[in-house]
Amino acid sequence: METSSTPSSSTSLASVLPWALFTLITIAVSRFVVLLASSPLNQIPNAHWSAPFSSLWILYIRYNDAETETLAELHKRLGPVVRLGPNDVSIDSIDYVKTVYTGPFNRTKWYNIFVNYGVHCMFSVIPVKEHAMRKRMISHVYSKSFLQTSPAVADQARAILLDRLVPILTESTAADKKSKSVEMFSLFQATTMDFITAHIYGLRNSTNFLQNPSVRKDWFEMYLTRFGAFFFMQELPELTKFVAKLNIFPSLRMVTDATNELADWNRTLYEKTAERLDSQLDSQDRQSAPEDEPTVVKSLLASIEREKTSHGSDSILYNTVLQNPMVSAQSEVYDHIIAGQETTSSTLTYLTWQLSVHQDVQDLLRKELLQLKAEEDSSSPFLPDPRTLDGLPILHAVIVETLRLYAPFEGPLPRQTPESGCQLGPYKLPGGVRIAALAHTLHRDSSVFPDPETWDYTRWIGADEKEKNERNRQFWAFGSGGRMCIGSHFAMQEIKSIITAIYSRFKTHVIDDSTMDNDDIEPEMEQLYLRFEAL
Ligand code: HEM
Repeated sequence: METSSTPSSSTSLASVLPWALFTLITIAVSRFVVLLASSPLNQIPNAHWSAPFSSLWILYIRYNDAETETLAELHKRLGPVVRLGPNDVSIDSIDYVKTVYTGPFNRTKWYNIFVNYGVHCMFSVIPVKEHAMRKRMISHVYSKSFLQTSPAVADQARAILLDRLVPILTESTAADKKSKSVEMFSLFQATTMDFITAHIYGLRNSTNFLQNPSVRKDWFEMYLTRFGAFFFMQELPELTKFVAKLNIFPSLRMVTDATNELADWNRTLYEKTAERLDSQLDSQDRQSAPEDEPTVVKSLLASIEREKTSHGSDSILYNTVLQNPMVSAQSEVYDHIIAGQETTSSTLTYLTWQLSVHQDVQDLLRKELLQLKAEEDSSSPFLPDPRTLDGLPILHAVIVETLRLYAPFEGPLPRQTPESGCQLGPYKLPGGVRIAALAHTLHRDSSVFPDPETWDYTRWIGADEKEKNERNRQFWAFGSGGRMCIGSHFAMQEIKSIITAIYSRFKTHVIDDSTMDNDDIEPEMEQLYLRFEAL
């Protein structure tokens, strides 16, 4: 029997092979071309000539941290829907925002950077029902009515503002420190960290970053270490995981180390709180000062226990939260700390900057605050009730205008079209398309916000009702729909208290704002030096 090829059969194989290869390539290319030509996204204007068949261009833009300004320019030129890649679309229209963010459009794995200790929290979890249940478990302690009436929240604010922040600012005005300026981003980062950790863990077990600048500096350095890796973790997660496993890049090792250290830091705060709650239960000693109440942890653990008792293994949270209550709670509250402090401190920095640049607005705001002080016949240090502060129009307007122009989450917030697809105006999109809107462009729509690059608080109080409603509808600093920010009321109340504590006692003047007009709203860029003058 002949087992080897004869010269004639190998010749024929050699002559057939190139043809087979050619046919295969032709089939693959024509299939690619047919797919390209038949994609429903073809109707949408392309951001770049390569967008229909490659994501390389948009990845390059994202890598260079240039997505926000690039999208702003593209939407101006190409309209409210723009194709960024084969399966990637950007929108800039409040009606389309409504369709996407209040409809059945899930978050994507892009949010996995918010997974802590290897388990999901509300921010990162994808399924809609599971998310809604997690949110219900804690939304009460972040509601406006709860925050405005909670004795714990009120006492924590008094302790942080009157015992820590105001003395630091007063000291900076001392005669021998006349020329001394205060770096505001770092100060606000400390203030907001103290606020959010006090709400979560109670004052006794929370941070005291305001009075410990070196501790906060170390924390912040660790936090910033992670920033450089976000692009890779969000846009190329599988590759990043693989490369991290190889353990050959020192910068990735640093990111992993910083992530672990920050996670340990939070675990320590959590464990101290849990221990205290246990010992209170054991000793039947439920009495503690209101400010030491660990409101969020206590409420979350109680909700988990209730869900366990009422639904047990039938609960949709059984395999996740109920099986791992402690680590789930740690992951959840850690996320609130991260989501809550940088956003709020950035807003406060931009707001005090604008108030220092616009001394006339600062004077008007102060007048509004001092009017309240004059009406109060209290001998205790001035810090009005949050409900009273909530009714002050100028205070509210300056904050909202700052959130409009300097939205901390100004970039795209990605979602995925549902399996059944969706209709956006003239465009029919299939399922599985990445789609996102961004506050930056919505907040610069000149038909709603005339002269949009100008910080002008009067657009929130001077306008007629119709204009005001339109502006409120377009305001997207906290997002919208089921995934809207859970901490929006906390942030607003906190910012109002901090601004009141400052501007009812001091005038502020710019000493150095050279990095502030940088378009990039990122913590490492924001450095603002102000001088405080006591009233
Ligand atoms: C000025 C301050 C703040 C701004 C501008 C802000 C902005 C936002 C935005 C835009 C989202 C929606 C993200 C998306 O749709 O993908 C969000 C979600 C969230 N924020 Fe905030 N935030 C602020 C303060 C806070 C605070 C103080 C907390 C503390 C609890 C917090 C916790 C969260 C959480 C847990 C989510 C996820 C909500 C969910 O998935 O349902 N934020 N925030």
